[in-house]
Amino acid sequence: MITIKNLQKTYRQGNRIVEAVKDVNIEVKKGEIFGVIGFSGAGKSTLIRCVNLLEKPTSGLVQVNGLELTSLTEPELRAARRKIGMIFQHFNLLSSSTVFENVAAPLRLARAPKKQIEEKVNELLRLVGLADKGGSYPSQLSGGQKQRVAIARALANDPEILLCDEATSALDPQTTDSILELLLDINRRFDITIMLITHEMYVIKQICDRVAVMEQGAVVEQGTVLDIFARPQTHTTRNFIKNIFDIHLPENIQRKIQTEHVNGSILRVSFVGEATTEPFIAELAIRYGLRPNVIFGNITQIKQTTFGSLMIAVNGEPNIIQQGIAYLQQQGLTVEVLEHVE
Ligand SMILES: Nc1ncnc2c1ncn2[C@@H]1O[C@H](COP(=O)(O)OP(=O)(O)OP(=O)(O)O)[C@@H](O)[C@H]1O
Repeated sequence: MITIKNLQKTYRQGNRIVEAVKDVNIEVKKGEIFGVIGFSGAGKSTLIRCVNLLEKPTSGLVQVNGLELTSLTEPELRAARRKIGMIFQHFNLLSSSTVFENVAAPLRLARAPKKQIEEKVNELLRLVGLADKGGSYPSQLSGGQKQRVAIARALANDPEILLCDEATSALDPQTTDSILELLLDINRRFDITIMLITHEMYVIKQICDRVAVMEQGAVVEQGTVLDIFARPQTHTTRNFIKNIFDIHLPENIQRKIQTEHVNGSILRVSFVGEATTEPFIAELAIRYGLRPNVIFGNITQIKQTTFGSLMIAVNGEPNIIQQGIAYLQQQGLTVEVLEHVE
């Protein structure tokens, strides 16, 4: 659906060259919600703006639905862009136009007949829950309502792709949730592919299927959201996850373990959905005599799937602990040895 290949974007700032996007490769599949996360300056905005050529890549390829955007003429690009909607952090509405006119603008540009415009705009306003606001001006709306107008406008030409540039960053947590629900609903109802950028792992966890983590212009890690939570590979990813789901051993527990001279290992056992129906903690004790002790646990929803993580101290000989770990893995659990204590 969206193929980004060896994408580079460099800017010149005086006599300094800024490599905003460095050799990025991403494939977004039809109907999925793909998130790009990174700290400020990581290159996310530049990357997403290259997808509809609001920014022209320095080199590399951007293909949408098999069309190579970088090779299109201006009129061809305009036509291709109609199939790519976009929403922004600060909504970018026309303040002097009514809500109705804001949503109608792309249809007027596409020279749609008046009656069709009226029907389409009303249908879109109903979809985003603003059927009664057509005559209002943006200044009379809350931030969440403004973003709903922007979403309706982005859908006016029935796009196949929706690009979201920090769409919830200016909103409070409750409004963020309602906008994320709306995006998920649109994705499911119309099978629209969504690519979004954010600096919040919460947004990724709520609605994304897959994610790429960016740092200094490069993608340092990408995969399914569940995999990234279960097995984060980089320090940056761990830091993002930590904000909403603590995967580290809390310091007080760490001190306790060190002073109590546990003889064994601290394991982090992660599970997705109903990974196992076995009472695996009891089995560690009965089968292997490992005397497991649950020291910390955490459970969260990732999109519609439960994701959990338990930290368990097990006492025993290293080879028996290894057998216990193999047993847990056979149950479909992910096991990470956080610490060996002797
Ligand atoms: N038009 C431009 N001219 C020069 N440098 C730019 C331009 N746009 C972006 N940059 C630089 O490119 C780098 C990446 O910026 P970008 O805005 O893509 O990052 P970001 O991850 O979206 O960060 P933020 O969330 O703060 O917008 C930064 O170092 C930025 O200063």
